[in-house]
Amino acid sequence: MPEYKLSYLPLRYLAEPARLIFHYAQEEFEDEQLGFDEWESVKQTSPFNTLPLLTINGKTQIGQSMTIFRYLAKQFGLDGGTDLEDAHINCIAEYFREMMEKARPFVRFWNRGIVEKNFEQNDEEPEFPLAVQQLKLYLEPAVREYFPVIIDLLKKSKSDFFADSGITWVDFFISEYVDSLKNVAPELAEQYPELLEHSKIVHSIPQLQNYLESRKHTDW
Ligand SMILES: N[C@@H](CCC(=O)N[C@@H](CS)C(=O)NCC(=O)O)C(=O)O
Repeated sequence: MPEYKLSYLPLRYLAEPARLIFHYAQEEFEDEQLGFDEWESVKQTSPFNTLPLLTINGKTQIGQSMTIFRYLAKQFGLDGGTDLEDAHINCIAEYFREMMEKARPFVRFWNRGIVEKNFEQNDEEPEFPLAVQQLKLYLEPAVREYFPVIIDLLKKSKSDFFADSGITWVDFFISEYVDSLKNVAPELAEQYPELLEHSKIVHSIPQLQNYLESRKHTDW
């Protein structure tokens, strides 16, 4: 059995789909969540100076989140039933990631208090007018442009998930983001009931329950 270590921050954002894949597949892994000082030093050793980072058997490193998800999905049978289905879910994932990048200045803004406080939970609400401004500038237009297309794709699937054959890593990827949207912009999230329902279905998978009940709440 390979030894896996997933290094990230005490957030869900770019690491949570990998954590969910591990828990779904019931595979052991080290869930390394780094504080600010450790993060700075680990960054220097990671191939792209970024996190998340997956280390396999203490030496091989995969340093891009989407590649980590795809790699793990392949190992644990969450990459679709056929090569064509794999291509289909990858298109959906790339499209969704495009949206995430457009919305990212808002995510950075939302998490900045946590980063300044060395990753301790930020109990203060972000200053309201600024938060609304960032939401209107980045998150909301991205969601409004991309979510309808994502919903159409979900509706065309023959299963409750994005692939006709059933659950794949892309369901973890998208449902986690939708869950975060519910935390930071509930009124916006409510306008996309199909994705809320999808997220609910993914988060009710039995293999995930122990983890979901015990994980610490973070907005992202
Ligand atoms: N394309 C990369 C982006 C990773 C990324 O930007 N990670 C952030 C943390 S969420 C980071 O490490 N930023 C470097 C920094 O802040 O110095 C991926 O998907 O893994």
